[in-house]
Amino acid sequence: MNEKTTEDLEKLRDLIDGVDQQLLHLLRKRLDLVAQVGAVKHSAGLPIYAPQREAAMLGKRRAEAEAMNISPQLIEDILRRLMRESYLNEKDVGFKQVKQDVGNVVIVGGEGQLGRLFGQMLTLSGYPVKTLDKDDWAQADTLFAEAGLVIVTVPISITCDVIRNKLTQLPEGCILADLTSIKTEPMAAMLAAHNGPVLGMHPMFGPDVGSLAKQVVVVCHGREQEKYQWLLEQIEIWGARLVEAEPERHDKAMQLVQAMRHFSSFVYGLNLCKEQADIDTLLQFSSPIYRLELAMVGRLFAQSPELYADIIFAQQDSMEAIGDYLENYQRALELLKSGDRQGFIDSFSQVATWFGDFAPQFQQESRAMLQSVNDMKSN
Ligand SMILES: C=C(O[C@@H]1C=C(C(=O)O)C=C[C@H]1O)C(=O)O
Repeated sequence: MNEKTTEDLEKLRDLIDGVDQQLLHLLRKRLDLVAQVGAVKHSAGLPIYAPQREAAMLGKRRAEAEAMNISPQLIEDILRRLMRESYLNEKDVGFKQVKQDVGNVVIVGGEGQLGRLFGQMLTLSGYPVKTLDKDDWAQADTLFAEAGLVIVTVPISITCDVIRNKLTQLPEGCILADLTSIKTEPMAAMLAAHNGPVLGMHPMFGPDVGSLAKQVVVVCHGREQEKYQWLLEQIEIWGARLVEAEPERHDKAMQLVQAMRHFSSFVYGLNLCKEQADIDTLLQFSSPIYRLELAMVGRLFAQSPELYADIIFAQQDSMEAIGDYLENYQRALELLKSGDRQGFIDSFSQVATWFGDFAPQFQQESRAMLQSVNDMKSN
């Protein structure tokens, strides 16, 4: 580089640094304003997450961006990232308490990760939370005597036994709820163990979410909905979306969404391990999509093997879904083995037709994800 180029670059880079610093000041200003909105909403009992306001705001900023010859997607990406920050900061002010005087909330399995997350959210909303973990059963009677809500969140393999053996003497009006990722059996066990209000839930997220905004909680109604309606409203205030389902329909979906999905990730990891693949080399040669896939598989193995064993072994019928998958895999492999290229193309087209409008929609969605995977690279 000659001196002139170096000088020109330096000047421009100084100017860019100045603009970035102005951006920081603007960000500080925005965060402070959002904190004020948070405080106003908190005192009015409104959830921080306001989807209509977001949609309207994004629409306006996109149009303004276009008029300024800025990519609308750029401003949308930036604003969405900022809004995520807004939800995270909401924890600083806490949440409105929907119902006063409910008595103690006892979280059975409160030392587990999901138990801790719910304990934290309920505490931030002003409820007196007590945890009961495996070494605390001696105090169970005292804790339960004062309880207005008992939430069971113990490993799936022992959930029904805990309900059947330990939760039969709850006060009459106490709500019995669970967070198990299967619903049919725990619901039946809760309804049999307790005569009062019963509610089944399945939070469709892991304990590392940071905020519940936009996360889904599946709700299975058990008994006396009017008595636990406040809890559902409370969860909505945390920003989550409730999806009602019959336990059987939920469990059927979980065979595909959870058991089969996690099982095939497990086999993917198992295969890499058996093949003694060198992850550094794979990453060097990886396209963003491969990196994303590897990350999704790899993150499985950063978590508890017991948890995944529980999820995969929870339902007998999952075996069938996984068996069907294997069959389809084998049939597809046959196409390859017999060099049936046309057969492959035909089944590909069949699947594409079946996906319909979802295919281009998913392509669009994943483009943004893949681009951010690429952005995260530092070399
Ligand atoms: C700040 C607000 O709350 C949330 C955060 C928003 C943001 O960061 O711009 C927008 C809408 C809400 O989801 C608001 O309602 O204006």
